Amino acid sequence: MDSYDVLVIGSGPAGVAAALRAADQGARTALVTRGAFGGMAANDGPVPVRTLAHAARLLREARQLGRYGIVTSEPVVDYPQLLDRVRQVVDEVRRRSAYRAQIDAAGVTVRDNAGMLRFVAPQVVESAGGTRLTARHFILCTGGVARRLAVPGGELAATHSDAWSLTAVPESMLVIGAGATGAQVASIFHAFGTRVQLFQTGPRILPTEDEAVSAAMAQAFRDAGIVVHEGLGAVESFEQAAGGIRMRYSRGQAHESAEAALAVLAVGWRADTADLGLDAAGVELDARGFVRVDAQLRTSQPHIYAAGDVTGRLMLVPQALHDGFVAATNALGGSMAADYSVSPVGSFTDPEYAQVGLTETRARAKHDCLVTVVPFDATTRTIIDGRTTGFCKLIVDRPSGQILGCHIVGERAVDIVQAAAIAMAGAMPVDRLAFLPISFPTYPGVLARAAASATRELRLGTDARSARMEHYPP
Ligand SMILES: Cc1cc2nc3c(=O)[nH]c(=O)nc-3n(C[C@H](O)[C@H](O)[C@H](O)COP(=O)(O)OP(=O)(O)OC[C@H]3O[C@@H](n4cnc5c(N)ncnc54)[C@H](O)[C@@H]3O)c2cc1C
Ligand SMILES: NC(=O)c1ccc[n+]([C@@H]2O[C@H](COP(=O)([O-])OP(=O)(O)OC[C@H]3O[C@@H](n4cnc5c(N)ncnc54)[C@H](O)[C@@H]3O)[C@@H](O)[C@H]2O)c1
Repeated sequence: MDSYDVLVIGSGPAGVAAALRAADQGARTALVTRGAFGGMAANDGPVPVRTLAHAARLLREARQLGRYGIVTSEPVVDYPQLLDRVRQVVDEVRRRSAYRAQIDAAGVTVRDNAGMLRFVAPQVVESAGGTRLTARHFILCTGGVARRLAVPGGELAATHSDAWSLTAVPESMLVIGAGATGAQVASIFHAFGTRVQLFQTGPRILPTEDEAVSAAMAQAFRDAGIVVHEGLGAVESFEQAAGGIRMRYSRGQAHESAEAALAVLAVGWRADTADLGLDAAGVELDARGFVRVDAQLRTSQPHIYAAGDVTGRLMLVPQALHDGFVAATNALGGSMAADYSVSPVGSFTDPEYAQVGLTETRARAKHDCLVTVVPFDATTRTIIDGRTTGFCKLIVDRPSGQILGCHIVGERAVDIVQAAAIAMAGAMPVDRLAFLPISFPTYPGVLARAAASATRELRLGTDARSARMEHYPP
């Protein structure tokens, strides 16, 4: 039986960061994963979905050509060819940028495509083929899987992963769940020409975003032709229909139905622990079924740590990388706490949306704050590019001038919000941000403009300078 200091299970971002950190500390480390190196992040989630989103972006850029005097015919999506490109990208990311070279150079033993690993004792795991491995410390980085709905016919509904086996763009689609995944699937396939209906329980799509972001995104989707159903009651069933699939659902007291070629579930993410043998390991789950960890990412078993989506905290790649680093540091005697205090979040829809920090509602509940909103039709670059839909909302603590939150809808929102996140992480007061000479004309100009407005209103810095910044922003 092979024996290691640290055995990392799962090779998504959490697993690769954990393995690299463990090996960097001199530990004899193995990284064992069920499928391909890179995990869901590289093979099924952000990388391939972002590639589809890039194709959607190219289409919307192409549709602007006539406006700029460039004459072409209407672009058409060749879906099989697009999937070829997705596969190329996934392959290249796996080879070049998913830390593979560093992992190998650090001397980590990598076993990919090893099948499901499961604990047979607290210090022993067994692969599907019967190979047993033992280690002093384990780090669980097994991620999650799409939640399904336990309703009659629920198995007829697809998930985002089924996009990779489609042979053509579906004529019509029901997307159930309007969080980050559902909004992205709806936006991408709408751009490809699918007639999309998007269904969300509760009053608004993107319920974890600022309310103004949810409202603006719902409006933009509707303006584009996506049918947005908010206030869905419960999905009752799915059944086969002549044109594909029929979903029956409730809304208030009413029972309604909708049909499309395909129904895609995007109703959340659950931990992938079912076959991991956590009982044999003595590892406890929390009430939601995720692995319970403390601030240092230690599970209920002192020699087993967990990192990334399997812990059910912030389910994003940068946080998974951070978790992996923290878990491996602590497994080998460190005492770092996982820190998500500044965590930008965003998604590659049309238009994009992004956030960092507190929403306006949460900020107002605790702070005396100033909120400035700059519309995208009031800055130079957005006008040049014909991308005037959206806004940048900046929330500032009045007494200290500290930035509490930033919420953006519009072109390049995800990129712009990174600048706000860096300012927040560096505790940069809003007037310092306003006085940074951000290049002209760029998309972050909208953030600079919001910062200048807030600075002027709070009478921070010199009036003359802040007024200049507001009137002549990038
Ligand atoms: C459609 C979609 C789009 C997304 N887009 C973004 C985005 O744009 N930006 C962003 O930051 N985040 C995005 N996310 C979230 C992001 O993908 C996850 O937060 C991230 O992948 C979590 O990394 P992880 O290492 O915890 O797990 P994963 O990436 O899920 O990797 C887990 C690995 O463990 C393996 N495994 C599981 N069980 C076992 C076992 N028993 N034995 C051996 N191996 C096992 C799995 O096969 C897999 O390789 C997206 C998610 C989805 C679903
Ligand atoms: N940054 C990105 O681009 C990106 C993209 C995809 C996923 N992710 C991350 O992955 C994780 C999972 O995202 P997700 O969107 O899959 O899940 P989620 O839990 O964030 O969203 C699921 C949505 O479905 C709704 N819902 C739940 N049950 C429903 C039902 N029966 N009918 C209709 N609506 C229902 C929920 O209210 C919620 O809005 C999140 O942490 C997310 O941040 C990020």
